[in-house]
Amino acid sequence: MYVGDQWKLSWSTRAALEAETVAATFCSGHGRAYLDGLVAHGNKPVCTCNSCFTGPDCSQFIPHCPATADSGNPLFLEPFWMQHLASSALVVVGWHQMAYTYEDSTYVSKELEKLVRRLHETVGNAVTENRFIIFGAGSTQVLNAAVFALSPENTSSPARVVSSVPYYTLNKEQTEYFSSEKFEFEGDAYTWRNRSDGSSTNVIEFVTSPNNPDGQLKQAILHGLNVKTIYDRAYYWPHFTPIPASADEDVMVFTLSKLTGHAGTRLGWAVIKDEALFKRMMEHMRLNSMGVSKDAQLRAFRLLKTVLEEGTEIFDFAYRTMKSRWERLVRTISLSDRFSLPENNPQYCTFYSKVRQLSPAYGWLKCEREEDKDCFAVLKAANIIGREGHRYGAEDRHVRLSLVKTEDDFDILIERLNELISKEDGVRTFEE
Ligand SMILES: Cc1ncc(COP(=O)(O)O)c(C=O)c1O
Repeated sequence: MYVGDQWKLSWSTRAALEAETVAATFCSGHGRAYLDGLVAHGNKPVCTCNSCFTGPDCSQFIPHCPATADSGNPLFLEPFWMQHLASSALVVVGWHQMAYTYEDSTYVSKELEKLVRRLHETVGNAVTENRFIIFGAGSTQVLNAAVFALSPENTSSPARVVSSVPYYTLNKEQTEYFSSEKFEFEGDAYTWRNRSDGSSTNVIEFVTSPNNPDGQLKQAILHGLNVKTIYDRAYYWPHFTPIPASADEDVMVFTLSKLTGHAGTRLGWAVIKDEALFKRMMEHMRLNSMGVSKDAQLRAFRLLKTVLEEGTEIFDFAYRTMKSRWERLVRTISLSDRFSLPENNPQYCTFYSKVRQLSPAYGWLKCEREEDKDCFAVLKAANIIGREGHRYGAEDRHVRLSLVKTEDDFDILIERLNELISKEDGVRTFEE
């Protein structure tokens, strides 16, 4: 309301006060308070602590606690948003966007769509001109919509869904769960390439590039008239990889989760060339969930606006963080004869105009000793929890270690790895 010629806050005061109280809550740098905590606990902010920390203000370290390097929770970006409180804050009125659809009867916010296009243009990681954009509840829903939409209709022979090993776990899990007359999971794309009936069957290949779990810029294995390819570009941001060129594939899938770190917002999108495919994916969204949360789209809009307003800041922060973590992991593993990491060949990055290495989201660790067939167990005995290789279609000689969690999680991981490696015979040493 106006007081004189000045606008004074009225109804938003309580909401703003609550948001600021929560953000100012001191959790010793090892936790944070959330707004839902404030509401649930009688208006008192409550710290949610990082793993290995406890106490009302998260100041107590829990000795001998395990290093949990399993999940891909991208909390490495939390400090960036803690430094950008004002530009990322959002106050929403109770009657905000109550309808299912937007004014144009679609489930897609045109304003968010414009921002997504601008973002890709700024980063130079994907061509969006004359392309269609669709949103989903995380890229998880978008990937599933793409499989449904690319599968042939009215056929007795389902499309075979493949991906080259090591592949992203959910490609298999999700395809098997939703498996139907339309599609079924077939496993490793390399194996399919050598099949004699390969050229006459409809095939859908997932290409995750950069790949989860090994960070490599993967290429499609299968080509041909009956082959459809879904490029999962979740990690195709300067945080994790050089950007050699603007990707221009028929179906490219992205997510807010690995870009801004807001995995909990559940917002992903696909950039699609073909209008008929776009319409089929839209129909899938209608039948699957009646569209995408408008609250999630609004939140994504505010966050992406901040990203664009701040120039290259988020990319610089994320690249610096991931590069430093990768280098610390490489230094630690280089002291050992028992473990190894994949090669990391430098490439030219058009975003930074320089040659650079991958700064991957995960360490794809290999146990090199003949007897260490179960690498997960080797690490677990040393109080390190990773993810077993078989979950990526690979041997259990491999374990995926997540590098995208909090700085505390990463520090504890390095500490536990150092403890383990220091027990090896004749190990070299260095000071971390
Ligand atoms: C390669 C890849 N694609 C998709 C996803 C799912 O992301 P979202 O949070 O967008 O559903 C992940 C999450 O870890 C991922 O690693």
